[in-house]
Amino acid sequence: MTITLHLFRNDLRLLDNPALTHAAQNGSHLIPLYVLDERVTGKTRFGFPKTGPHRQRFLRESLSQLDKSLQANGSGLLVATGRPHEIIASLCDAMDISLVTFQEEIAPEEKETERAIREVLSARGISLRTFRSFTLFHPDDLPMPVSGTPDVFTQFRKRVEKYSEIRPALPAPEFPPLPPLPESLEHAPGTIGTGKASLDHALPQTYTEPDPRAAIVFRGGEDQALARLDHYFWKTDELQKYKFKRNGLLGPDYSSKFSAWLANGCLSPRTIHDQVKLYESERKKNVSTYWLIFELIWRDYFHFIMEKYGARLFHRDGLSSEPGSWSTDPERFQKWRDGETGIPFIDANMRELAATGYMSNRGRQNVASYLSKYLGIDWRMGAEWFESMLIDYDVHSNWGNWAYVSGVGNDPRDRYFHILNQARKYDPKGDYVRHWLPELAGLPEEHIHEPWKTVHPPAAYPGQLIDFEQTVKRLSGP
Ligand SMILES: Cc1cc2nc3c(=O)[nH]c(=O)nc-3n(C[C@H](O)[C@H](O)[C@H](O)COP(=O)(O)OP(=O)(O)OC[C@H]3O[C@@H](n4cnc5c(N)ncnc54)[C@H](O)[C@@H]3O)c2cc1C
Repeated sequence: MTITLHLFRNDLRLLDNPALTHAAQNGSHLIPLYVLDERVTGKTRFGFPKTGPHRQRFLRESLSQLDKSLQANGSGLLVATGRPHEIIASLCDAMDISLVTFQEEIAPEEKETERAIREVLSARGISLRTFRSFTLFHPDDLPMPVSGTPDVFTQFRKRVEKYSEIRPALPAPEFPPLPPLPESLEHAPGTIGTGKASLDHALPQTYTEPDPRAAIVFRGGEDQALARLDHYFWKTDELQKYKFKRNGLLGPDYSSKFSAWLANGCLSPRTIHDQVKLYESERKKNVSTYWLIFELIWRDYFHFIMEKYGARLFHRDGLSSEPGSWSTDPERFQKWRDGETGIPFIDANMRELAATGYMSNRGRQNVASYLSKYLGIDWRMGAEWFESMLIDYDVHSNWGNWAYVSGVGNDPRDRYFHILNQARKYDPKGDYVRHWLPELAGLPEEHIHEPWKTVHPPAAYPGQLIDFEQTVKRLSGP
């Protein structure tokens, strides 16, 4: 009997999962393990729960679905809470495990987890195989070492588009069934067990159901991810319009909404890529089909930039060589967080985030610019609030984008967003604002983004936290 163990991390899927496939092919018995560690229970530096209610629900659904898929293949998910290396150590001491596999990740905390697992395994002479499967481009296929990733996105994109190939997605492992779980696993030391009751114990359902005003109800799990892809590509042909709708704010189909499934690995970017290619050959190839891949290259870019710079991306000055001056004013931060700044476009977006765990890309850029540039508040407070609230939180994309918009990341230009111009352009009639701020529903179109200009501003809505025009003057300089 050869027992192998696959540790699930942000790869909660069977399709295109090389680490799982390798473990399954090399053992007569397989332990698929998920460990809930501090990501779920801990607090961020500024004291927010690391995983807020929206992502908790999504994670729980993703794990339930993974467990079901594993069971359908003759296996099941072993669940534990604690530190992954400690759980793996006690499993290895209790059972004759010959090989451990997992998806390699690159952010500092994840690297630390890996280092501890390596130590545990090497002390016991147990083999480890890790695989890189989070990005579109495999790091070995980049035309430069990761440490040489250009600091300007366009340079990175042009080089990978010219010199690198995207590997095809792996099929789901050719079982069924998967190698069975070893007997007596229910009593495995340090673990809770398999099945729904174990998940209930590890992640009790304390969260609420999705808000009905949400653009889309994200449901965790690989099947849900593939159903979304089928909807967006094949059932509705929305993919053909992506480039022209992607800056939308309302409704399920202005953008792909793949982010949440990508973030926890229910869906792989290479599966999306394969499907785009198939769509292009069977239905239509246009600038929109290309643009979805373009955006996935952004995702890769922030991943490799984090690998290149590591913990620097979490520092106040980010990648900048000049020390910035930032405020941590708790009252102003609270107003931003609660959608009480008096700028409807900012407040609508912040209320959407709090209610649903999602915000459009356009919204994210604007609220980040408002916090860091207009209010001068430490951008990391905003990044941590997003970390807590986002259903699609991805450490690389979140911190990379926040640093970028705040002027301490990879943007060669130090820009700010003119929030009112953005609001007028992307929400010309104010429908989005009215959707999230019903107290402004009665305002006419010309005042919906500037309620302070009406003779009788709605009493239920706050006045401006800072004077908008004055701040724009300051930001645009002499
Ligand atoms: C301040 C800020 C914080 C962000 N935090 C996150 C985060 O934690 N997790 C996350 O997945 N995205 C983050 N983004 C990027 C982007 O806003 C979301 O990926 C996108 O809004 C998700 O919706 P979608 O899947 O419909 O995107 P689509 O427009 O359909 O894009 C398709 C995919 O491309 C990728 N993508 C698109 N834009 C970006 C981008 N700017 N950076 C990196 N990848 C991108 C995503 O994987 C996305 O799912 C952030 C952006 C900003 C400005």
